[in-house]
Amino acid sequence: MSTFDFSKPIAIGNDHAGVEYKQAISKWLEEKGYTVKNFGTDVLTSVDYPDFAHPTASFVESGEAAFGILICGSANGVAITANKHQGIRAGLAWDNEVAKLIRLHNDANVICIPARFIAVQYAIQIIETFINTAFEGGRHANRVNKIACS
Ligand SMILES: O=C(CO)[C@H](O)[C@H](O)[C@H](O)COP(=O)(O)O
Repeated sequence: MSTFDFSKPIAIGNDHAGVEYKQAISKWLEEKGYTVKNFGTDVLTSVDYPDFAHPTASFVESGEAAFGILICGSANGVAITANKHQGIRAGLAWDNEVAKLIRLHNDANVICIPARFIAVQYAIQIIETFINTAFEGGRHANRVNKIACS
C-alpha cells in the first residue's frame, strides 16, 4: 500500500549517466497513470549532478511532489546532494529488498537509482516496490524524528 499523494507529480532528476533510465522510468510511470515532473538533463553531454539533484530535492522538500527519483551512475552523488536538504530522506536502492526497507524503516521520500549498476527493467521493479511500500512507523518513527540536526 502506498502512502504517497499521487494528486502531486513524481519529481525525477538525473545527470548524463541517467538519461536513458530516466526516459524509460518516466514512460513506465506515465503509462501507469502517474504524472512526472522532469528536473534532469535530457542529453548525454557530461553535466554536474548537483545542478539537477538540488532542484529535484527542493521540489520534493517544498511538498509539491508525491516523492522524488534521482538517477546517476552510482546513485551516490545524487543521494549525497539530496540529503543536504533538511526535508529530504534520500535512500540509495540497488535491489527490491533495499527499496522496501528505505520506505518501511526510513520513510524515504527520494529513491536514488544507480544506472551503471542495475538493468533498467530492474530499476523499474525497484521503483514499483518503493511506491507500493508504506512507512512502518513505531520504533522507526522515533529514529526518523532524530535524523534532523539543527
Ligand atoms: O556522482 C556520481 C558518483 O558519485 C555519479 O555516478 C555520476 O554519474 C558519475 O560520477 C559521472 O561520471 P562520469 O565519469 O563523469 O560520467
